[in-house]
Amino acid sequence: MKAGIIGATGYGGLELIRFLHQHPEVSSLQLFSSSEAGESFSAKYGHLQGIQDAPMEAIDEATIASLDVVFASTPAGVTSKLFPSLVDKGAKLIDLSGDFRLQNRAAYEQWYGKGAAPQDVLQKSVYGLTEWHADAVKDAALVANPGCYPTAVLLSLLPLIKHKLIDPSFLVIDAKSGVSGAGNKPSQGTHYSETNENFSIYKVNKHQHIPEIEQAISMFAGADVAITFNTHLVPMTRGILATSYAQVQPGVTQAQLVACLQETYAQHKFVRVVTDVNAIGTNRVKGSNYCDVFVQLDERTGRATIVGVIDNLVKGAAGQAIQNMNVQCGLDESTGLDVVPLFI
Ligand SMILES: NC(=O)C1=CN([C@@H]2O[C@H](COP(=O)(O)OP(=O)(O)OC[C@H]3O[C@@H](n4cnc5c(N)ncnc54)[C@H](OP(=O)(O)O)[C@@H]3O)[C@@H](O)[C@H]2O)C=CC1
Ligand SMILES: CC(=O)N[C@@H](CCC(=O)OP(=O)(O)O)C(=O)O
Repeated sequence: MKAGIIGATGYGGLELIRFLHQHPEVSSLQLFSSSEAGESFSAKYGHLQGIQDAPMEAIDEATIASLDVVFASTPAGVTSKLFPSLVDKGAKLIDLSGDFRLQNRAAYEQWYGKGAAPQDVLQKSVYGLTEWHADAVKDAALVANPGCYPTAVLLSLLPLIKHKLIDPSFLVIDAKSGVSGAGNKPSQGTHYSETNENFSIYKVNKHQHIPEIEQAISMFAGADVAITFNTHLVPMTRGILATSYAQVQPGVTQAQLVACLQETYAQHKFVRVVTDVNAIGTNRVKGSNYCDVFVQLDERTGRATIVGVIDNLVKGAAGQAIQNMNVQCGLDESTGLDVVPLFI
């Protein structure tokens, strides 16, 4: 397969390159850049010397359409303009940005503060939380890859909501991310001297992933759900740990909660149900496409603590995007993604 990446110079792009290079079905990889066309990729990123030396190319519709699969790892607002004329032109499209995740255009405009994608193209896009939407992804011309936080949150919560073990109407979600989640563009908020030895909360009650998580949960809850969701910056490079608090339905036991997660993910190798709290942490998934999930009922309060852990750049971005590509192309979903977590 001939693959291409738009936005390859960013962090998501770098992770796509890392995995696509060792993907057995990808025969060629073209990199497109809006700012550095003509420059050798390895001249910019020396760790890819001898691996990805070819010059980057300008973003050109005809070239992109001639490929089999194209990933866009660009900031919000780019693919809503770039993709509409490319859908159904040949290449399968996978967007890592938020542009095609929300079916409600007004919600996108409110939370992202940008113009939404055209309605007809939005309707053709499929939300690619792979473990939950593989049937739709396999026929999709355009996949909206989920956000990093929603991936960790939804993979841990959806089974318990679907099977009515927790009350979806009062969910409190407390999430923490490493700094690579903010991309490679330097900013005051991600400056070393301001993130090192610091732990901070940001975008309080205004995070753009709130409507994305609500959209997915509402589908399974059968009613519109409003969540409390907040995000924190941790002084580390990779990883997301999302902790949710939910009231369990009367009579629900710890054994039922664990069994629900285990049964849901029995056939899904990338979601691992962890039962030992000491075995849950960002270093257990670092560099890999795994999402580890954990649940513990507090019998005193009747509330469950539910945890999801991912590497934001892999299961939260490039890894899940390639998992979606595999499904779209009729391959085993784990093709090219079987890597062992880094741990240390
Ligand atoms: N970082 C993460 O953990 C995650 C990120 N995401 C989302 O994935 C997308 C990429 O994220 P990330 O790689 O971190 O971001 P980066 O900021 O690291 O990289 C984005 C890349 O997009 C390209 N770009 C910038 N502006 C434009 C433009 N106007 N037109 C075309 N290309 C442009 C740039 O490459 P060039 O100048 O070469 O064109 C840039 O390197 C974002 O939408 C992000 O929100 C989703 C999940 C997790
Ligand atoms: C640490 C950090 O800043 N993380 C980013 C994650 C953004 C992201 O994944 O972007 P989408 O909007 O495309 O989903 C944030 O919280 O906005």
